[in-house]
Amino acid sequence: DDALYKQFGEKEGLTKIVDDMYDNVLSDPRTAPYFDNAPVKRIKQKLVEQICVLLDGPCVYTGRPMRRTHEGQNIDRAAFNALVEDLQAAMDKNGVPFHAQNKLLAKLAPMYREVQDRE
Ligand code: HEM
Repeated sequence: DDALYKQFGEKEGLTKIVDDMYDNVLSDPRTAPYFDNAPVKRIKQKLVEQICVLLDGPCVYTGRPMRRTHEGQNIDRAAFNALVEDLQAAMDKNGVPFHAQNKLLAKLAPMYREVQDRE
């Protein structure tokens, strides 16, 4: 069911959370350099779709595969953890219940395997 999606405020709430997350990511010295020249508007749209799917919301992900999108970017554990912290701050700011936050984080954690790339 879509109870979790509802706890994120559905499409409107999720869009606000992703906007706030990217404000954090772009002002965080640990993550900002990765996004020089990146198409932030597109990334935000695709990320809303993807998180919506993870929350069992009524969405379809239309972006590129995670591994291909992130390969060659030197994303390591520190960068990944920093981005997750920036997401947590955005969820806090928007009043997402702690229990609901943890459910999303548990689904994102295994995605490290697909975005990490030290080559
Ligand atoms: C679970 C964690 C992550 C998820 C779910 C995620 C998701 C996404 C999505 C959906 C896109 C857009 C794909 C498309 O254009 O079709 C994207 C692009 C991108 N992501 Fe991530 N990402 C994650 C972690 C990270 C991390 C840790 C970094 C760096 C600190 C990062 C940097 C980027 C950059 C720079 C792009 C733009 C690539 C390009 O278009 O050239 N991502 N990500």
